[in-house]
This record gives sequence, structure tokens and C-alpha cells, in this order.
Amino acid sequence: MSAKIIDGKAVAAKVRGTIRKTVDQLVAQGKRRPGLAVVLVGEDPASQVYVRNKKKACLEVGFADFSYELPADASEKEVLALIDQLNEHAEVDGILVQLPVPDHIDPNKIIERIHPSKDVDGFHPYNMGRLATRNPQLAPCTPHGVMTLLAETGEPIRGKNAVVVGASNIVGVPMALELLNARATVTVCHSATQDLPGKVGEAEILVVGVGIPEMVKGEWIKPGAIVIDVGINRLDDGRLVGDVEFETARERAGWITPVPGGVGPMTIATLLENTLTAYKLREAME
Ligand SMILES: Nc1nc(=O)c2c([nH]1)NC[C@@H]1CN(c3ccc(C(=O)N[C@@H](CCC(=O)O)C(=O)O)cc3)C=[N+]21
Repeated sequence: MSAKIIDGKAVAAKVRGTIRKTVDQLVAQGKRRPGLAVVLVGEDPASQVYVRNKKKACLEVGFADFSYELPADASEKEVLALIDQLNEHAEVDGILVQLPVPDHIDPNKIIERIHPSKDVDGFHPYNMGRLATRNPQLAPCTPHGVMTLLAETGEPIRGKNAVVVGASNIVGVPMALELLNARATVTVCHSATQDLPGKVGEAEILVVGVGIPEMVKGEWIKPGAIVIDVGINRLDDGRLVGDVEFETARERAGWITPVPGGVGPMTIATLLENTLTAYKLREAME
């Protein structure tokens, strides 16, 4: 058996098309465009690529782009002052500070300074709390994008054994909450987990986000499982691979996401969805 491929690039393009239509309608009604501010501190080459992709997607759907590039030695105070300014900015609906930030800046301070109604990353404790209490407003983009990909398979989630490998604030934990809210039975594995292969082997839905190239082996996977690979690892030879050993995993899985072209493009499409949600929230308040 060979798994069906979940084409994240295609699903993301479809989502962008829907957003584009909504924006066109807003503009036709004489309303302003949704606005997204992406803030990059420093010159990390990978971050520069991601930020460029976000700006491109933002313009493609007709959003206004308010982007800022600060030098690597910008102080925490300066970044916080910029966030204060963007929190007040009438035409900015979403604020995203690209992570990681340089070492002299505390990422938690940055995340908590963004007003929750403009927190399109969904990283603020307010938005994480809303997700944890089953009343999500702006949910973290990668896990929410994964839910869109799962919906695309047409396979039910309710009652399934879901295993999340990785327990980070931005992927594993919100992913577990999303799956729990969809009524899966959720196991979260991390670096202290015993018998990872055994746990993975019980997954009917497997989501892996650890940042270790090809760490989950194909032979661990339950035949027919849905495998979602959140990892994006650049190898020394330039190849881009996920956290799952793709070629062996696809022999056993029922569905699988590729890297690249799987979860990555969906994360950006979900960021645009969140920006539109933030716009609607603010417009209703005004
Ligand atoms: N505040 C913040 N929010 C983020 O959402 C955030 C962040 N910081 N820091 C870094 C990570 C990483 N991330 C990606 C988004 C899209 C792709 C993506 O589109 N990848 C393509 C191409 C990858 C490539 O060619 O390098 C793919 O997988 O097909 C990848 C990675 C968002 N992040």
C-alpha cells in the first residue's frame, strides 16, 4: 500500500483564493483592506525567507502589508515600543513578530505585549487559554492549519487515537488541544517519553513536530494511519526533509503530508485566515 498524499500547497492555494474573494468584496463595498504587520528582528536567513513568503501571500490575497525590519542589535525596549505603536494602529489588524528573536530579547515579553485581538500567531496566553477552554478565537497557525488538512482527507477525528510527538508551545501543545477539541483521544510524547516507537504505533492520527530530521521511522507507523509531518529540516546536502522518514512511512500510512509542500504552506494560509478573523473582530467592535 502507498499512502495518499495530502497536498498542503493545493489546500493552501484554495484557502487563499477564498480569502481573496472576501477581500475583493470588502473593497467593492468601500471598506478598508485587512492589514498585517510582520516584524523581523535581525538577519537570520531562514527567517528572511519565511517573512518574504508571508509578505507575498499577504499581498496576493489583497491585504495591506505593514512590515518592519529591525537590526539584530535592536533593544527589547525598541521592539516593545513598536508593538505598542502597532497595537494602536487603526489599519493594522494582525501583528506577527518572527521567532526566534535575538538572545537579548525575551520572546515571552514580546508575545504578551501584542494585544490578544491582534495576535494572529495565537501565541498570547489569552488565545492559548481560549483554545484550552474550547472557545478558540485566534488559534496558533500551524496546528489549526493541520486541522484544515485533516478535514481535507474526509476522515473522521472523533474517537480516534491521536499521538502528537513534540510538546512545544507553538506546535505540540496547541495541536493536542485542537485534537482534543475535535474529540480524539490524545497522547503527547516528548523527550522524556518511554517507548516512543510503541506510542507512535498506536496512532491512527500522528502529528510530529520536533525539529529532528527523519526521527520517526516508517516501520513504527500503524498501517493506514494519517501522518502529519510538521518538521522542516535543511540537511547539509541542501535537501529539505521532515521529522518523519517519508519513503518508508508512505508504504504504511493511509495518508501523509510531504515536506516541502505539506504543513508549511498551510501555516501561512492560516495566518491569513487569522488576520481576516482579527479584522472582522475589530470591525464589529468599532
Ligand atoms: N512568529 C512566528 N510565527 C510563525 O508562524 C513562524 C515563526 N514565527 N518562526 C518560524 C516558523 C516557521 N514557519 C514556517 C512557515 C511556512 C513555511 C513554508 O511555507 N514552507 C514551505 C517551503 C520551505 C522552504 O522552501 O524552505 C514548505 O514547507 O513547503 C515554513 C515554515 C513559520 N514560523
